[in-house]
Amino acid sequence: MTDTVDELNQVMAEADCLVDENRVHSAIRTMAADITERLRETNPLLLCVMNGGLILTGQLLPMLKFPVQAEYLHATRYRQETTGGILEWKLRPEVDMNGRTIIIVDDILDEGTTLCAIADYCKAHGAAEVLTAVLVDKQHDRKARPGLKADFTGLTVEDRFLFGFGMDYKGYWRNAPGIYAVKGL
Ligand SMILES: O=P(O)(O)OC[C@H]1O[C@H](OP(=O)(O)OP(=O)(O)O)[C@H](O)[C@@H]1O
Ligand SMILES: Nc1nc2[nH]cnc2c(=O)[nH]1
Repeated sequence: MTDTVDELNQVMAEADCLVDENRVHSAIRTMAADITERLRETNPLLLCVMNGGLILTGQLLPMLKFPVQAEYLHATRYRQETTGGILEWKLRPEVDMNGRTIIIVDDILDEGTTLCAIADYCKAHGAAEVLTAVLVDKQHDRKARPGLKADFTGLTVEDRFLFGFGMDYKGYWRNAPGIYAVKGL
């Protein structure tokens, strides 16, 4: 256990801070204003993608100036790794989506496999409209569909392995108060 904590402290000490806390908060405020303008009349259902979407959802929700129904789901494909595999649904949303406007909230759109699968699930369960919101869009040409973008994006970040603000390193450091890149990754 001490070894684990030492390694995790070392990872943070050596990491590059790509976006500091102030810039992250400012990006979330802008997202909240954009989402409010777009969705305030639609009675949307917000779906937080656990675990990574937890922090963004928690910060975004109090900034949305209209009634929001918030639920969650859990889908994962990276587990403790730095590359993604098959998407595993750990908890599917049970809420009725029929005819609803859905906004899916997650920490990162990397290849986009996760968000596409969740959006497809919502459409297959009767959602009238599915929108997506992510704190970070990672810049590279490996997207699940060419040109794939979220409807609301906080920040665009270089192609490194990231942690902080919901994103984990081996299950830890989701609490890091900024967007960090692991040394060498
Ligand atoms: O765009 P993609 O390449 O599909 O990757 C993005 C997904 O990866 C992370 O989840 P992860 O699988 O690590 O699960 P977690 O949220 O529980 O950490 C992140 O929270 C996104 O949901
Ligand atoms: N923690 C973390 N999870 C991810 N899921 C997809 N890309 C990333 C990333 O860069 N960091």
